[in-house]
Amino acid sequence: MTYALPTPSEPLNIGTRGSPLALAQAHETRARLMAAFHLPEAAFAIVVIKVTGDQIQDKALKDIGGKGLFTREIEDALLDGHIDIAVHSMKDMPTLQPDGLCLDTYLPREDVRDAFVSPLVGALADLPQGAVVGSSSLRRRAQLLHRRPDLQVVEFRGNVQTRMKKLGDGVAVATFLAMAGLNRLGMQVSQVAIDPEDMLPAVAQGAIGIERRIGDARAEAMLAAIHDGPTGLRLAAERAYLLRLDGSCQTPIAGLAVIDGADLWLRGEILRPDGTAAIAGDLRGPVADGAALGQALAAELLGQAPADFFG
Ligand SMILES: NCc1[nH]cc(CCC(=O)O)c1CC(=O)O
Repeated sequence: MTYALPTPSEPLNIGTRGSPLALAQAHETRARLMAAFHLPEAAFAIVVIKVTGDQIQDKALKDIGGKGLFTREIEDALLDGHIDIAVHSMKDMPTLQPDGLCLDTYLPREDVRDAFVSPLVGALADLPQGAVVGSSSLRRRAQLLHRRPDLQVVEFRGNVQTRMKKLGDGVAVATFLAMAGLNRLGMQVSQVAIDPEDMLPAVAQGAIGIERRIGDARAEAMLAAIHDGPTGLRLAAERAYLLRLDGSCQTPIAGLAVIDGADLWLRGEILRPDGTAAIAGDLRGPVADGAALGQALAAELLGQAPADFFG
């Protein structure tokens, strides 16, 4: 298929949310495309799209509709041609895309770990008995309560600055963020990375994915040039695992695949929302069989879960 590279008068329109992290991810995507095709910045336009999820800051995500709230408006803009590609945090993406769209390009993955952030306490293990910590993530909440039932977890939303202010105001002694977000923003907030053995990250944490219209030859060819193969193999396993678990915002699910020589090593954990039970497991298989590995691990964990497990 033939296509013409973008020019200042026919730019490639890059759609993104307006948060500082989303903008950093869109800028990284543009920089990689500029380098791969020796194009000037003016051959790209970064188009900020307002999404419902960003405009509602005072409610828990699970109460206002979950993951789709951050993607629906962006996918509509792709479908109607307002933008040509959309840059996403893969952690926030539903496992299936609408008809006509394709999400198969990944940038090299950042640090996958969660960060423990506290102005007062040095590390997760040092939290005093009964400490109040802030998190709006069902997964982190369930994982924390499973290992430390004494902790009190309070709702914490908003950007990094908002959360740091809440910590300064004494609303909680610690909070949790993705290392990837802090690294991409170049932020230092006394973060300490948590070993995945202690807190297994969310599926796709630290990965940026780029979505496009099926049949757009220009976008397809350009994205192929910046795709990171190893990240794609890892995400294939993690997303197949999530899909088989029917993961939604309501379900505490963790999962992480790493490449180990010729193998993919996939770990998973599912939890009761209140942390009173957790089921964990892991599987190894050839790197190219990620999707089968993901489905198999999900089936294994589901097979151990009682009917009422997800509450
Ligand atoms: N759910 C919000 C979200 N989506 C992606 C990231 C961080 C970056 C990433 O994991 O790629 C975050 C914030 C956080 O968990 O601290």
